[in-house]
Amino acid sequence: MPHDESILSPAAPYDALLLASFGGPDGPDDVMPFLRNVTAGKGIPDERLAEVAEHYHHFGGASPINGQNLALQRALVDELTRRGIDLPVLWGNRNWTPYTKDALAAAHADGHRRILALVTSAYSSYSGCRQYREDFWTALDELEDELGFDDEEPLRLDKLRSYFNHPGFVEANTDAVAEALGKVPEDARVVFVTHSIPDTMEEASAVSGATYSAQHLDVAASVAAAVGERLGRTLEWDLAYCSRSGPPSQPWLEPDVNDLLTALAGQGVQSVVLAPIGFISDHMEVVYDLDTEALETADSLGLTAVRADTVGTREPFVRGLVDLILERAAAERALAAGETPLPGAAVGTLPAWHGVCPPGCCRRQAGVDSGRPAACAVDPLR
Ligand SMILES: CC1=C(CCC(=O)O)c2cc3nc(cc4[nH]c(cc5[nH]c(cc1n2)c(C)c5CCC(=O)O)c(CCC(=O)O)c4C)C(CCC(=O)O)=C3C
Ligand SMILES: [Fe+2]
Repeated sequence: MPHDESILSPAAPYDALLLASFGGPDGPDDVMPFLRNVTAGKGIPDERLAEVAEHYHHFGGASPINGQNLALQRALVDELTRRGIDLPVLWGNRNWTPYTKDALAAAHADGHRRILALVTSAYSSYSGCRQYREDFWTALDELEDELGFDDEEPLRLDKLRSYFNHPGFVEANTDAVAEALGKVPEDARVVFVTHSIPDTMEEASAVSGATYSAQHLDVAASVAAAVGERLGRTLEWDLAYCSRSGPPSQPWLEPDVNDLLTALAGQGVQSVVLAPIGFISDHMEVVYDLDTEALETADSLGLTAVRADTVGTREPFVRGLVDLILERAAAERALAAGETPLPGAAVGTLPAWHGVCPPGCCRRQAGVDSGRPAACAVDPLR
């Protein structure tokens, strides 16, 4: 009998996974070139850039994000191996080496043709969805020119759905918040934190179903309910934002975490847990904007504050990611067979997110074409 791998692998039709991330500097000399990559054409004021460069230099000029992605890559390989799934895991970034395009070129050279991308942003917005997909498109387009893809078997890239409401992500955050609450007095308030985005980007994220902030509120409610059940009490919580950039004239999502801490202290709150549900690892936004700035703010207000872990390589998170890979693979096989895929796993009030982006999904600004096609979409031009 002929050996047919597509029947044997639960990850089929995929033959490789691409861990797609933001990237960060590896040393002081990388900081400014990295920041120029990130902010090209974004209208970020020079003063803000200089300030952010200082955050990196405060930590020796290297971002922790690259080491964290390597750890996640290893954890994914371990979990796949444990389950007997043969799926190589590649790693590529948008803004620093190793770049996505180089990872895809290496995958192509190794004979991979159907790649599934796992983006290190859990939520859906321009920053966490379309911006990655635009860069995927550019990388694939350049590679096609350079390598001349075989028309019979072009390199095809799909993107795993936004996984903010996947049970594994919620469970890992629940564990982390419950652990952090064990370190502070019983009446501590939970402040969930995520990256701020411009109001215009928030509005544009609505096209995908629920806005970026609504996605976070749903996760926060799920986590607070699960932790409350575990500890046998009702939690009081808020959602706050960090890492605002852009000109002061441009409105971004609020309240800023520092302002919220000030307000809470004014209301007599004495202790808080900062729960960074918007980030999957302890990268610069977490170690600087939360551990350095926000914890200092709390200290100056006399608040007892503890920062909960990000999901990192926690077992429920990594297990959930592998479940998601298999869910998507099964859905692709069903579609190819003319069948209807099973609905994806999700907790909270929102449905499982789409795996293929609908027209208009996650634009920087609603109704405004960025002028760049985006991969992993129903229509790359919309
Ligand atoms: C929603 C969101 C996430 C969370 C989802 C996710 O995790 O992906 C995120 C993650 C990250 N953001 C990061 C770094 C930066 N983000 C910047 C700028 C911006 N981020 C934005 C949004 C987001 N960003 C936006 C709307 C801008 C303004 C420019 C624009 O409109 O696009 C700038 C420019 C300087 C500044 O203005 O701060 C830097 C240096 C790093 C790497 C950290 C490290 O090195 O450890 C990570 C993981
Ligand atoms: Fe999208």
